[in-house]
Formats: sequence, C-alpha cells, structure tokens
Amino acid sequence: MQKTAFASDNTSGICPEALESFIAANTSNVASYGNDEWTRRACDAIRDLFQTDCDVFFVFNGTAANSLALASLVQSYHSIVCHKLSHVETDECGGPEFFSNGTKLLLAEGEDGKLDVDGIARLVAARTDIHYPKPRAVTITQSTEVGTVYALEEVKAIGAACREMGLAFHMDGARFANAVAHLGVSPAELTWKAGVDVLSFGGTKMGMPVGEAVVFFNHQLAQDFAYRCKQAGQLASKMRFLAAPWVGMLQNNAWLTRAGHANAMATRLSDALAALPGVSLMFPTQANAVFVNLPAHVAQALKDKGWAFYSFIGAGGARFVCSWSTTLEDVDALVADVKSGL
Ligand SMILES: Cc1ncc(COP(=O)(O)O)c(C=O)c1O
Ligand SMILES: C[C@H](O)[C@H](N)C(=O)O
Repeated sequence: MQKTAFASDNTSGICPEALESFIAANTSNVASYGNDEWTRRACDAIRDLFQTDCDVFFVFNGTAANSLALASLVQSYHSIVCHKLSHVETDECGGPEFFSNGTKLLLAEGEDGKLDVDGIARLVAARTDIHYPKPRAVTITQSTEVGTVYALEEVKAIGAACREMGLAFHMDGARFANAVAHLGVSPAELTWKAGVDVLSFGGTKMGMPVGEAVVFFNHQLAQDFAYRCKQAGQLASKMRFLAAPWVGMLQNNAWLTRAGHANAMATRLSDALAALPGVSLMFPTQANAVFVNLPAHVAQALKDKGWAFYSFIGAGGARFVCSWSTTLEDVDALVADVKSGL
C-alpha cells in the first residue's frame, strides 16, 4: 500500500501508453532539439486534438510552462489577473514575475477557486492611472487547484470579457485532461473556441514521466517563444523523449480515459469521506482532487500511519489527489484509516 498515493498526481508512475512510446522512441541516433520525427508526430497529434493549426512547444514542467507562457503575453510594466489560490501565485516561486521581468500578479477572490468576470472587471478597473501596472492578461487554472472545474460557459464568459478589455487569456491546464473528462466537451471548445490564447497543457500529472506542452492558439503570441524556452533552459536536446509520451497518450484517447479514471476514484473517495461523521467537503469534487475538513486528531493519525497529503492548499484543508494509477484498494484503505481515526 503506497501511502504517497494521494499526496499528488505527480507521485504516480508512468502510465503504460506513455512508457510504451517512450521506449519506442529509444532507437538509434535522431536529430536533437526537436528536429526529430517523434516531436513532429506529437505536435501534429496536439493539432489534431485541438482541431486547429496551433503552435506547440514542449518544456520540462508546469512552472516553466506557465511562467514562459505568461511572459510571452505581457511586458514588465503590465499586470496579470489570477486567483489568489492559483499555482502561479502560490507555488511557482515567483517564476511568472521573474520570466516576465517584473510583471505583477493581481490576486482576485472567487468562489470554489475560480475567477469570475465581475471579479476580473473590478480588478482591471480599480487602477487605471500611470502609477499602476496596466492589466494585460488573465490566467485561470482548469481544473483548479481545489479540484473544481470551470463550466464551458464560464470559460466563454471570461474569454469574451478578455477580448472586450483587451486582455490576453492563459489557461493553466496542468490538469486539463481532468477538466475535459469531467465536462465531456471537446478540447477545442474548452480552449480556443472559448477565447483562450495559450494553454499550458499538463503531461506530467496525466501519467507522463516529465513534460508539459505550451499550446498557442494565437500565432502572433508564439513568435520567438522558442528563444524564450532556450534562454530559460527549457529546450530539451533529446526532445524526442519529452514528445514521444504525448504520441502514446493521445492516440487511442488514453489521455482522457486515464483522466476519467482519476476523476472516478476521486468521486468514490469524496462520497465515502463526506459520509463520515465530523468530515466535510471544502469544495465540490469535480476533477481528481478531494478537499476535506478533517478533525485535527484524525489528520494527525493519518500522518502517523504514513499517509502523505498536503494541508496548505485551499484554505488549509486536507487534499487527497487521485491519478491514473489510483486503485479502489487505495481509496478503500484511506477511507478505512480515516474512519478508524474518528
Ligand atoms: C495547478 C498547477 N499548475 C501547475 C503545476 C506545475 O507545477 P510543476 O512545476 O511542479 O510541474 C502544478 C503542479 O502540480 C499545479 O498543481
Ligand atoms: C502543490 C504542488 O506544487 C503541486 N503543484 C501539486 O499539486 O502537488
């Protein structure tokens, strides 16, 4: 029983479809820095998935994907609207500010970890004088840091508001697959057709060994992005090994099937925990993360038994994250240990 199973989806191993492609890419010598067949295939697979001729770049992790994507949307004298619980604010060690040479993050409230149009508009209108960094972009996380999902209509409304206010629109899709699995809409509908300019498309949490895709739906914003990646140390010389798992995950729809499994395990866990006395859900469980308020002695007892989980995200609750590799036995073992601690 792996007691790290629920600490994060990034504690999972490599899912079979990703590993199979990774190994298949391990042939003899091929061109480096993305000039190989696997990288071409992966980029084409992403273009097919989104049904548009988007620009695709692979980087090592989500912090780089977000920081560099955001830096490509703004100048140093601009600001970026994000949720106060967003990863770009709480867990990227100032990456977005650093890589944009000083752009300011403007923190907005919002129910269930989500931005809304009114909150964005209030922040954008709050200061329009020369002494304050001009708002130039909005970033949302889909699915969010607290396991909720923006409805398609919510994304469209934010996209329309961004266009009206002259703001670029970024989506942190570290768990984009989980959002698509929950909503049952197409990737195209949930991104560029809703007004998203650039997506950080998470591969790591999906089941890949490493790697995220930065997907530009706005060609103009993608100009020179390759240089930004190189300067940031994000241009892999053996790019084929970042790219090949994408081929494996996107063919036969494994990316979505695996995300659907993670969501189903989270729902099972959420339902079981919510039924226990003294345990309450902090947010609706809509993707692959469950946030609960646990009695302090129960949380401590879990830690004493070796369970690893975060308690600093989402207003201090206990977070349990499911992944492609979460099993029914994992869920039932955690629930049993929570129950025995009550
Ligand atoms: C919402 C969100 N965005 C981005 C990331 C990327 O983080 P990392 O740099 O750890 O890959 C994470 C990490 O888990 C995350 O939860
Ligand atoms: C919180 C940590 O930074 C990581 N993004 C995770 O979700 O586990």
